[in-house]
Amino acid sequence: MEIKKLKNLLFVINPIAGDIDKDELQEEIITICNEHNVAYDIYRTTGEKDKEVVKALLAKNQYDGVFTAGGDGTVSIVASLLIETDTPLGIIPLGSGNGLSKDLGIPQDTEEALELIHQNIIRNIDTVTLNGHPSIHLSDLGFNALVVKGFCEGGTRGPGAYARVALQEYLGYESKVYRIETDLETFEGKAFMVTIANANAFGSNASINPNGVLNDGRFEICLIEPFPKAAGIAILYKLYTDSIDTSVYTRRLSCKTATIYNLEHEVLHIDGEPIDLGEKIEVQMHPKSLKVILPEYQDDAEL
Ligand SMILES: Nc1ncnc2c1ncn2[C@@H]1O[C@H](COP(=O)(O)OP(=O)(O)OP(=O)(O)O)[C@@H](O)[C@H]1O
Repeated sequence: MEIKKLKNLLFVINPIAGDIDKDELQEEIITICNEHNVAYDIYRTTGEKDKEVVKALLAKNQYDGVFTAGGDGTVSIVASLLIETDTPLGIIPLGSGNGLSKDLGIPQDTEEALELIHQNIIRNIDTVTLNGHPSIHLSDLGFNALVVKGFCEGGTRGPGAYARVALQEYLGYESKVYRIETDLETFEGKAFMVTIANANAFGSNASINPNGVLNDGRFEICLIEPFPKAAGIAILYKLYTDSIDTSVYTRRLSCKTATIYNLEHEVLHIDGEPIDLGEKIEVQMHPKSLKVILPEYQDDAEL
């Protein structure tokens, strides 16, 4: 744990995230920074080349921290630029899903999250890479990845749109074959979905890896194995009640490295962004490689 007054901050605001107007938020950020003598820059994302713009701002300025105000997509862009640097990531959760912020115990209430600007602690969390591409939260292959892809390609946002795509895909979905070699064991067989989990729960609150710890130097590969369609409701219930590990259709491989052979070229997403990494996916743990800004009460909580 580190306590350091943050004196110069960058705020990356996604104006459309969560369909919430951000003008008032921007005013509040300015007021708080002025009250606490914090210098600041504000970048409002455009949806085009945001990563390049933030990267250039980071190269030009010596920030003590970067806060995102948006959803998981905005967090993922900024976090990927801060891995293995001394600059911590802060999150003001304002997306339609705010998965990482919930797993980190960051307040979901905006006013409380804004207090992190002047009252905070800094801790390190693990990240993983898939063929060199960083994943901070959850990545997966299979059913959920197909839904994420359909959701990203559709024009509408929000949990309703996600549920519609999931329902459309569910009845016709066939499990795919994977071979997974970890530093400890090997799995080969069919799976409905394969989640590479550094964290616990998706932004929707579905907890795929309830016992995952964000700073234990390990990640989990969480498999949902083929199940009769009628068992779907029970699995969904377990996902939303932190009890998926009790399902007979789940398997968990805890590891530090893994090679996943995506033998049927199933769709993949990394932290919500669909990506094609080919048949062989090398997953590597990077212990404590990202600094995060947390509420003071999270100083020794299990993350
Ligand atoms: N000004 C903008 N106009 C249109 N799209 C934008 C703009 N800024 C960012 N985006 C897009 O917003 C998406 C990221 O949104 P983000 O994840 O932060 O919020 P969300 O979708 O509401 O929440 P979540 O991902 O948690 O569901 C990216 O696809 C990005 O390209």
